[in-house]
Amino acid sequence: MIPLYNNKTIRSIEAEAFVYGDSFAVMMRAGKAIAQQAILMTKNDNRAILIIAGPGNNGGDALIAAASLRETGRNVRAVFLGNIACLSADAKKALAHGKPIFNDFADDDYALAIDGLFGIGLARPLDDTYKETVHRLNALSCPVLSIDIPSGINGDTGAAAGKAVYATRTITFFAAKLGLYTGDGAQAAGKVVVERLNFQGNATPCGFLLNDDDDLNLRQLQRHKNTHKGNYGTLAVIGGATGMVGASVLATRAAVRLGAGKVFALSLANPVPLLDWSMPEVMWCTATADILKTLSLQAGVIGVGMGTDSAAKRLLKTALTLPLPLVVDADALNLLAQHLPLRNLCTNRKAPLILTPHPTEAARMLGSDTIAVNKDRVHAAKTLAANYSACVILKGAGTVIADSSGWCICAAGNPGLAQAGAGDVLAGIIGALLAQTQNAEFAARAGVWLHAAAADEQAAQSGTIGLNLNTLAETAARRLNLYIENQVGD
Ligand SMILES: NC(=O)C1=CN([C@@H]2O[C@H](COP(=O)(O)OP(=O)(O)OC[C@H]3O[C@@H](n4cnc5c(N)ncnc54)[C@H](O)[C@@H]3O)[C@@H](O)[C@H]2O)[C@@H](O)CC1
Ligand SMILES: [K+]
Repeated sequence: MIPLYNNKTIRSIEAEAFVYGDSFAVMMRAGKAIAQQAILMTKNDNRAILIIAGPGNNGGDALIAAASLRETGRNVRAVFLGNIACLSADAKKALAHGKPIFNDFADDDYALAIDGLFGIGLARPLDDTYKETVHRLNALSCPVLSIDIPSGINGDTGAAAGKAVYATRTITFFAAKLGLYTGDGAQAAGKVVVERLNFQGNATPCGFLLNDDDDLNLRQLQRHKNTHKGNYGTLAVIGGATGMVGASVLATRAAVRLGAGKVFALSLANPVPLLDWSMPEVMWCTATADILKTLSLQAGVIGVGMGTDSAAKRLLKTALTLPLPLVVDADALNLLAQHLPLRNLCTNRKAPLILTPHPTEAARMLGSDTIAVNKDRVHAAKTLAANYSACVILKGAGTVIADSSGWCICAAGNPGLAQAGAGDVLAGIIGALLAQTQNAEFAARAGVWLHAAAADEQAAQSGTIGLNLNTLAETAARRLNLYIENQVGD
């Protein structure tokens, strides 16, 4: 896992670094590292490199990079957009290094554009002039290298301040900033390169980035010879009302693929489908509170295609009352948002509880709106985790997973998952992992990771548009099996 930092902790690392050396020397190192990255990105392309420097030290880094690139013989167009009188001492020195400097640029044919408008000092939404610059940068046909963080992205939240640069790559200093990995920032940053500038600070990270199979204890899912289906948990997927049976089909199939020992589909449809011919091992029956109480279950998924009528509400109440590890998704989350007594059942229960809202469901549960949730996704997930005493998965670009022990962001995933049904597959995958382990933190993190990494594998083969949800869980299972095989060896 990669430790993530907010602006405050990055500032404390910066302050520590300045104790060991003067701040302009650090800026020089940053500028040289940017120049090296620019050379890597442009290779033998000898067209000019456009460098846009803003009014703070982010701009100072950019101007040092301009000087460095000129030293290597590169043709550079350096543009400063700000008030010289307000520059820091370091940025003023950088300005002297970066000459010749212009105050505008042509929308030309560049090898690369370097974005040094704003870094972590962004303090307010961009005004019209800076917005226009960002718009022109984004319209260029060349790749864009952002310095520290794409201009316009809030380092603490990943939210864009009205408009933001969309970079091909971001070179970020000292440590990984959380705003590069979630919300608008996840898209705007492109590929992130962390440049430590020869300094390892002591600051405590505020969260973590899941970016590797090794970040999860997947090996615990390894199967042993002398076992049977009872060792892998019985899962009930509760939902699938008339017209929305497909949600239960997707979730139950995913749960079988990810190794749940037995899977029931408890459906509110009338009539209940007899069978899923493509996955006949799933047992379909009418969803009633009695059946839910009678089945000997290790985990439940509730809400997929469930609707919010009184029968659905009764089932949710029963499920929350049982000592059953539970994944609460979709309509069940809308019911939680509407009914305080159901929410109280969440906070009073002892069994593991995972909530999987997308931003609009999260907004309903928080009594706010989707824009407010996306303005600070980590905060929204942490607040919900505290309000519901649950492990909360806030879906979207850079899915956030929060519980009482902390939070992490999933680095994998792509917009191919932005389609109806992707959440049902995720709920099924997590349900299967919960049935096998009864560990909410593991099931949430591993489920989100495997689902997103499988989507990336599929997108690498056939692109993001029309990502095939029918094979997503199969891809996730193959990845899991390969990982375990490689870990275990011969
Ligand atoms: N000083 C150094 O040696 C180092 C500086 N670094 C760089 O310094 C950056 C942080 O520098 P700063 O604190 O100067 O911050 P920024 O460079 O992000 O800019 C802050 C300046 O912009 C102004 N500003 C903020 N929001 C604005 C808006 N919406 N419209 C117009 N003006 C706005 C502020 O008043 C301030 O003058 C980092 O992101 C990083 O790039 C790092 O590279 C580490 C080394
Ligand atoms: K920037």
